[in-house]
Amino acid sequence: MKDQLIIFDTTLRDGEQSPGASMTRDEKVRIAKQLERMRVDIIEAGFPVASPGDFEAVKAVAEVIRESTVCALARAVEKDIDRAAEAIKPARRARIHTFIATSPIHMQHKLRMTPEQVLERAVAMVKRARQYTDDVEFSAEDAVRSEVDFLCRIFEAAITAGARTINVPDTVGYSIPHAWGERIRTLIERVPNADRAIWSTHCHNDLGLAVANSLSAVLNGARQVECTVNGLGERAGNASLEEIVMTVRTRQDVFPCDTRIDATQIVPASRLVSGITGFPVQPNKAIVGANAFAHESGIHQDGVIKKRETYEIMRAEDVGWTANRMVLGKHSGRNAFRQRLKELGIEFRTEAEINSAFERFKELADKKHEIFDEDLQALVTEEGIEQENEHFRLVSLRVCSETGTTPHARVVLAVDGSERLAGADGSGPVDAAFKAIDSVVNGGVQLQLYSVSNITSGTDSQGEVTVRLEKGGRIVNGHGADTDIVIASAKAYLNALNKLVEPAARTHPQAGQPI
Ligand SMILES: CC(=O)SCCNC(=O)CCNC(=O)[C@H](O)C(C)(C)COP(=O)(O)OP(=O)(O)OC[C@H]1O[C@@H](n2cnc3c(N)ncnc32)[C@H](O)[C@@H]1OP(=O)(O)O
Ligand SMILES: CC(C)C(=O)C(=O)O
Ligand SMILES: [Mg+2]
Repeated sequence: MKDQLIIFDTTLRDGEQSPGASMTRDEKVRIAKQLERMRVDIIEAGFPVASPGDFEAVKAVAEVIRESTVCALARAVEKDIDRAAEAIKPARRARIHTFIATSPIHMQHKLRMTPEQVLERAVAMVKRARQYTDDVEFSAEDAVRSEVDFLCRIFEAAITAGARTINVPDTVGYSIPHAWGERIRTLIERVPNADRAIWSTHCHNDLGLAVANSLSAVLNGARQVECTVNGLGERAGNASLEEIVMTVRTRQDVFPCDTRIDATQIVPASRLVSGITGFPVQPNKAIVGANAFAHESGIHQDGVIKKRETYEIMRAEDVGWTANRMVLGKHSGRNAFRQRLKELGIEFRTEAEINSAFERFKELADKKHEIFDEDLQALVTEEGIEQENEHFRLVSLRVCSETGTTPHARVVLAVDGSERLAGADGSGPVDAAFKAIDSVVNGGVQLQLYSVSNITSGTDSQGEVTVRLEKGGRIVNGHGADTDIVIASAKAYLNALNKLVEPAARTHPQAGQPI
């Protein structure tokens, strides 16, 4: 019988640390439900001390998740542990994850603590966390640049103090696979009470090696991997959940363990996270990229027609790509709509929400011949966006753009109930539309990123636009989708502006000041 490899998903915590990826409480709950559907073992829902919004989000996740363990992060600080404990109180299975840095550079320059003080603090905080739950995880931040002797001492002490999981992070993505595997093996061999804990790894992708390093750790004794959907996370991201899960599953000849993950939920999870955060998935991304199972060249197509396995090591449907992707159109009814959403793992709380989404679906079906799953995902994300906050709403937009003339936009916005009209010229239709909106909103924002991608193929496809705005150090992402990309752009811009207006609902600590 093979060991279980525990999947610890930190999309809602480390993933949220990507600039612009902050999520609302409801968005976190939607993602958490999808993670549970995917049978993730542990969901790290957030860092409750970071902000009241994140506390509420972790609590809301703890209230609804029944099968997965819900975990909250805490520094090795009393108030962090107490806040984490309070947030996860409603959970059926609750974990506190406490951490402190152990590398000389972090201890000396960041914490300004001696190694002895760090060790003492770690022990005291693990003990404090154990007063709230039996399930306590301890991480040595920047373990990659820590001295092995010190790591052995602090891990032994943390286990004695009650930590059940010992996490070894490559916080800065510095390691390489053989060295990381060796480090895990050395720690497990040298820590005297190592057998009383599950060994875990948490790798960052600064050199593009997060998955390779995590898998090397697994081959050397780690039985928990910390990862995120689409590899989202601080800087270059974390190890990608889908790549870890599918490598271990596909190479059962090599790995002495397997996960409990329902891999058919991987693509829906990827789409949901991408839709909510606005971080598009690159087409050639393993497992979840649009081209991951596409064959273009003749020799490959010929091979696949004769025997699929000639060029495919996994089956697309096993990771959630659906074979029959076009299911709905303008003649479809409410039941088919509801059924397809259910299959995609999208749930509505009330009949009113379904009705409103159905109305939008019909509007879209009038403009667009075929409605694909991706359109439905975008539609539901938009639905959530509109219900969340609508300080500024697009009433109408008219843009004139002609060869040899300066594009001009005329916009009507509803601002807190009353309509405001403005016009502006721009270097292109999108620029003109944003300038017209700016003249109403007067937000003083900096545009940091503007990206358009087509949701499906074809010229009648919806364009999905992501806009990243910065104001006073705060960064937010806005999303919009429409068959007209200028309208999609205006919607995305307004979505971002609305996020800046209504900070309380955001979970990210930087979400504080009004626009
Ligand atoms: C590797 C990781 O991913 S770690 C997680 C990173 N995530 C985040 O930081 C997001 C959430 N963070 C926040 O909201 C804030 O940083 C808070 C609420 C945690 C702390 O805010 P502030 O009290 O204003 O402190 P600030 O962020 O400026 O500095 C961090 C402080 O925590 C200390 N600290 C950092 N890590 C730890 C730790 N693991 N255990 C104990 N203390 C720590 C630092 O030394 C510093 O202490 P100082 O104020 O005495 O100099
Ligand atoms: C909190 C810890 C585990 C972390 O995110 C890191 O070290 O990267
Ligand atoms: Mg991390």
